[in-house]
Amino acid sequence: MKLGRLNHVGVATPSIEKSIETYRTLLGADVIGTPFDLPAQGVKVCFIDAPNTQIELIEPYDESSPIAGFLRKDPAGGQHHVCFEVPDIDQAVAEMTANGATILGAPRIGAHGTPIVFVHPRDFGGMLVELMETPKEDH
Ligand SMILES: CC[C@@H](C(=O)O)C(=O)SCCNC(=O)CCNC(=O)[C@H](O)C(C)(C)COP(=O)(O)OP(=O)(O)OC[C@H]1O[C@@H](n2cnc3c(N)ncnc32)[C@H](O)[C@@H]1OP(=O)(O)O
Ligand SMILES: [Co+2]
Repeated sequence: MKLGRLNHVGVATPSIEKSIETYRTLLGADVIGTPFDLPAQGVKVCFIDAPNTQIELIEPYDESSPIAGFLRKDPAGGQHHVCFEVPDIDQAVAEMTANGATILGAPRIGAHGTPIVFVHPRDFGGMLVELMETPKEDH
């Protein structure tokens, strides 16, 4: 497996609108598009642009969302995951599983339209890692 770019840092928030305002006011950040729902992932999403990566603001879509569980422990939200690109998600899952990692579920389509999968935080010293297949146009 070959580790790719840091695609985004996921940040859990109880209010995407308030977080956008914070990133705009304090950092002069640009928002990419407008917030959108991804019910299959249990989240509402919006991306903040940075020169070398993106911040993925994620708000619970409903109470069964993994972000709802995260906010129950930390109501103000905070850094939730980091997302690295990989060239081939199935190969990454096979190799990481063979090397003892715990992959959380099967690959599904993420916010960038390519397959994603999550690796349990215990495999990375308490950091939840998302792997995302690099979009074909970026290869
Ligand atoms: C926008 C779509 C998509 C994209 O395209 O980018 C996304 O990013 S969606 C993002 C939201 N989706 C997910 O997070 C899916 C993967 N997450 C999970 O499967 C679960 O949240 C989890 C990581 C397995 C935890 O769920 P669960 O076991 O039910 O929660 P607990 O509260 O019991 O936690 C167990 C254990 O793990 C620690 N934990 C939980 N969340 C995180 C986290 N984000 N970062 C680091 N550690 C985390 C938690 O503290 C517990 O630790 P211990 O107490 O030490 O056991
Ligand atoms: Co993500």
